Amino acid sequence: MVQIRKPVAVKEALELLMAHVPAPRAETAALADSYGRILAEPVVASHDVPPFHRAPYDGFAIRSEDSGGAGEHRRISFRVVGHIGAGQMPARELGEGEAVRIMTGAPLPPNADAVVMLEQAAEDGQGFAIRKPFRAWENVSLRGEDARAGEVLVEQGNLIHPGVVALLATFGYASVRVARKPVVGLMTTGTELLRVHEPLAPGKIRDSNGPMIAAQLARLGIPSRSYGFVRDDLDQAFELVRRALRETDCVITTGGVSVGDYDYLPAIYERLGAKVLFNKVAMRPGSVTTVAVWEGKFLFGLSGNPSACYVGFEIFARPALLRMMGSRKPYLPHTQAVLTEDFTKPNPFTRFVRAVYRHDGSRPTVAPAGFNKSNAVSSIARSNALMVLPGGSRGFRRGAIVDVLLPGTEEGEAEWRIP
Ligand SMILES: Nc1nc2c(c(=O)[nH]1)N[C@H]1C(S)=C(S)[C@@H](COP(=O)(O)OP(=O)(O)OC[C@H]3O[C@@H](n4cnc5c(N)ncnc54)[C@H](O)[C@@H]3O)O[C@H]1N2
Ligand code: MOO
Ligand SMILES: [Mg+2]
Repeated sequence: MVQIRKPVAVKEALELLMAHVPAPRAETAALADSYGRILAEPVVASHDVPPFHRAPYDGFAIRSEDSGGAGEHRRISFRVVGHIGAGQMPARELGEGEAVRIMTGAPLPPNADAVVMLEQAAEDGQGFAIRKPFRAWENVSLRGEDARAGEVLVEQGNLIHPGVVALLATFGYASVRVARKPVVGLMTTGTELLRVHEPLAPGKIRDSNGPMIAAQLARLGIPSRSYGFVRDDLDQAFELVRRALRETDCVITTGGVSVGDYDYLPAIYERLGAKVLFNKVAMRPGSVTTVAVWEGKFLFGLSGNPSACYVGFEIFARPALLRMMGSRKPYLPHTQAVLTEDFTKPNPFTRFVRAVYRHDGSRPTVAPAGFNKSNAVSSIARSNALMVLPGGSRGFRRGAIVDVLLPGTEEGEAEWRIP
């Protein structure tokens, strides 16, 4: 008799999983290699930004007090006594009625407090005249207006995206402490599997899960170490899993986790003495997703069915791996959208439907991405989102507001959509 597994709710399974995540480890990365990594230290302003009062326009630096009373019919003239380009320092303070020609980014003379844009100055041989008064600090980029020395600008645990790279460079971080990336061992199981270059043969299919998971890992910036695939043979599969566990920080397998005669992963966990956190989740697809822990390392037993495998990775492996790197935001980006089709078949389990999310008109919408069974591979390719339908006895009607998860943000639009 097959053992009946008790399903745990997705949230409960996630809590159990996240409670077992090992502490992150840090290493140093050169700034040029830091893009896409997770910060293991906060970015702290080592000086004010800008570090000095500077001109935000090409023009003339003046003392605002000298401009009082200027008007269309009462022009005030200034003598130009110097010239400062970006990177140069002002030679001296300004006297009454004096100005220096100044370029964008150049430091203001010590007692200057306003900048007249070139377009606002009526130039003559000696200098220029203005037609309006300037307030103190008008057209000045103030020291520290962007960031103050000592300020924590980005907390550790955040992703280093191009904006963070700019900030690191601003403060002279030639290198930065980042989370060490876990080494993830990847193997697929199944006697039916063929390599990608092999011709189709009776009863066989090509391994799509291996390359797919490697790509899902790559989307998180995590390289994978492929152990290829093994036939459904307990001893062989056990040896390979054990070797992978010794050589990596975490092992992902696909297939062989259900209750079939050739589903050997449960026996492998037992032989290893691994602690199984859960082996049935109240979700569809991916209900067979199993997570075990061996000597502090995770074993993700993802389903062999491609859609279930994909969803199991995104819902469980993704947040665990990101948290292993100290990420503050390990869960999938979440939003809500209007369902544009009826989805009437009720299901007791939470469904993660591969879906197309759009934000065309006034409201974001979502619709299933076609053939949506757990063995589907085509709908994964068509989807850019996972639509979440809570379990229960009811179906969902067109017009309902549903939760949407967005696994990838790198995908662009097919055309420029702005008039
Ligand atoms: N009696 C029961 N049968 C099944 C149950 C159950 O609860 N009771 N669960 C079903 C569900 S749900 C799923 S999902 C699958 C999970 O199966 P396994 O994880 O054990 O995976 P396999 O049996 O090895 O393969 C399932 C399916 O996926 C194909 N596959 C496997 N590996 C790959 C790969 N690398 N690339 C592409 N496709 C792959 C494989 O050929 C099978 O068709 O079990 C149900 N059964
Ligand atoms: O694990 Mo299965 O995918 O629920 O269909
Ligand atoms: Mg099976």
